Amino acid sequence: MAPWGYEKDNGPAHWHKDCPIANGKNQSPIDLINGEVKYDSGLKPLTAKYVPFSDAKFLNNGHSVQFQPSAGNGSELTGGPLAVKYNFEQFHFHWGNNDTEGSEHRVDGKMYPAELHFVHWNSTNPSFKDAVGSGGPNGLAVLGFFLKVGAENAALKPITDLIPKVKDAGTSVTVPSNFDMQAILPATLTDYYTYDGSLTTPPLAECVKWIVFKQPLEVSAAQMEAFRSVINRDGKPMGGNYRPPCPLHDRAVKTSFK
Ligand SMILES: CCCCCOc1ccc(S(N)(=O)=O)cc1
Ligand SMILES: [Zn+2]
Repeated sequence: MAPWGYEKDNGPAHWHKDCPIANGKNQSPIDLINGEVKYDSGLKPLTAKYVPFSDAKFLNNGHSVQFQPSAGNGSELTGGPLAVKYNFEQFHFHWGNNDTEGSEHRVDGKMYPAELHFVHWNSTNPSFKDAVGSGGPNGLAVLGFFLKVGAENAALKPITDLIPKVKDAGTSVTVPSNFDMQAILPATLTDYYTYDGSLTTPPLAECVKWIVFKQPLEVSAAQMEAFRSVINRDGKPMGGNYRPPCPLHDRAVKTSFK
């Protein structure tokens, strides 16, 4: 099979051939249906401590654009539904070719124009790859933020300004060391949905504690257009790099908010 992608001949409907877990019972993304979620008063706020990076790359890997510091940079996530400390690995985006589509998770069936994923791995593992293969839903913790079109996002501007430099698949640039990743996050990481799920791209491992924030982040129309200029491995616009929602089966979605 051609390498996986989001086109007719290699998109999500094909992925089960190489990754049979695609039809598993703990797959992501899902549609977050407010009438079916359950408030959990035990869910505390999350704490993300992101330290400045000495050498980080921003890259086009053919199916997303991704910010990736060198391993072991000391940025950590704790709290919320997490029992232990998780190390930051990378963040990346999923988006559409117009403002009516693009996010992976949905809220009562509504899609946002894009979704930002901050990927972290359980620090009781020796590496990210080991955490992916560790079995069970505590290998990774991924923070999901919906993006909607509005005011310019000053914290993401250093990243969206780099997009023209990684227009083609397989390209990367060094990110200026004064980039402040912490500034992307809302001041308090409070209102979120959380559930046990999977990677939303192959290998689709069911190793993720998903934490999806209720409050979208805003980006300007120009910042959205920057994403839509990115080209994938087949030389086509990368927009549409989102997996449709998967069945919930007998999973519960908990919320930290009423
Ligand atoms: C063992 C190598 C795994 C490489 C793939 O890693 C991923 C894939 C998807 C996501 S996502 N869209 O679910 O946040 C996060 C990380
Ligand atoms: Zn993702």
